[in-house]
Amino acid sequence: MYHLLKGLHEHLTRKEEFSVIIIGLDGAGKTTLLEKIKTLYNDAPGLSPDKIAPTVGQNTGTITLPSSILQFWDLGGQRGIRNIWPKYYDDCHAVAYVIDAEDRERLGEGWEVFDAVLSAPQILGVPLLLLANKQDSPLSLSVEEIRHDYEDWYQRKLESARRDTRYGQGENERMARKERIASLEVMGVSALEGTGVREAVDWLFIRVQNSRREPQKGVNM
Ligand SMILES: Nc1nc2c(ncn2[C@@H]2O[C@H](COP(=O)(O)OP(=O)(O)OP(=O)(O)O)[C@@H](O)[C@H]2O)c(=O)[nH]1
Ligand SMILES: [Mg+2]
Repeated sequence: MYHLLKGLHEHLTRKEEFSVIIIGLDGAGKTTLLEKIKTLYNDAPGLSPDKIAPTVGQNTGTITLPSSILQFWDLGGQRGIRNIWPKYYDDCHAVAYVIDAEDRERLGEGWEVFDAVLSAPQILGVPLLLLANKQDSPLSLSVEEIRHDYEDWYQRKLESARRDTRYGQGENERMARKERIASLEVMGVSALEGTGVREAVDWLFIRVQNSRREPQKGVNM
């Protein structure tokens, strides 16, 4: 009887673990976001923004929610280290792509990189959240403006692709990408001040539960 009850208790209190990768250009604010998430959800606060240096490699952080554990992987965004991102694609349950909504000069570069993420085959079925960071700055583009900027960028890319026959996309790939863009969730956040961060974590939490990918393992808490 004891073992039966213990087994039932373990089953009922089992928490599933999900991995979320945080990617985007260098300086977008990924580490600041990760540390803010830790501060908001954990007893021990994360690093303060003045202690954060550019990431060479990865940082991780774990938060425990009522029914799940989310493990975040903040991956360095400098050009030379972006090629590590795909190594995390097979095992992640959601992707948060952070864009610096204040840095208009680098939006094009940000979209170029985002576009490669959006069409990476390993994560086509994985929830993808676009975070327009630095909303505390009066210079930042709003969520709507960010969405339009990406759509404009994408249209321009399609037009130049039509002219350049070397660049071609199969019909399936084009449809998959179209669907992904249509269903793309864009949220505004300020990693510095924490605005919108809980909403973003809630979205990720809900979407990983419904994701087609299996959780990593059960952990009894
Ligand atoms: N105003 C404002 N500044 C921010 C915000 N988030 C990050 N920053 C600043 O942007 C700069 C870069 O932040 P990081 O968190 O180091 O950026 P990162 O994306 O981790 O960069 P890499 O590690 O190089 O990939 C720092 O000066 C941050 O203080 C924000 O929400 N608002
Ligand atoms: Mg960083």
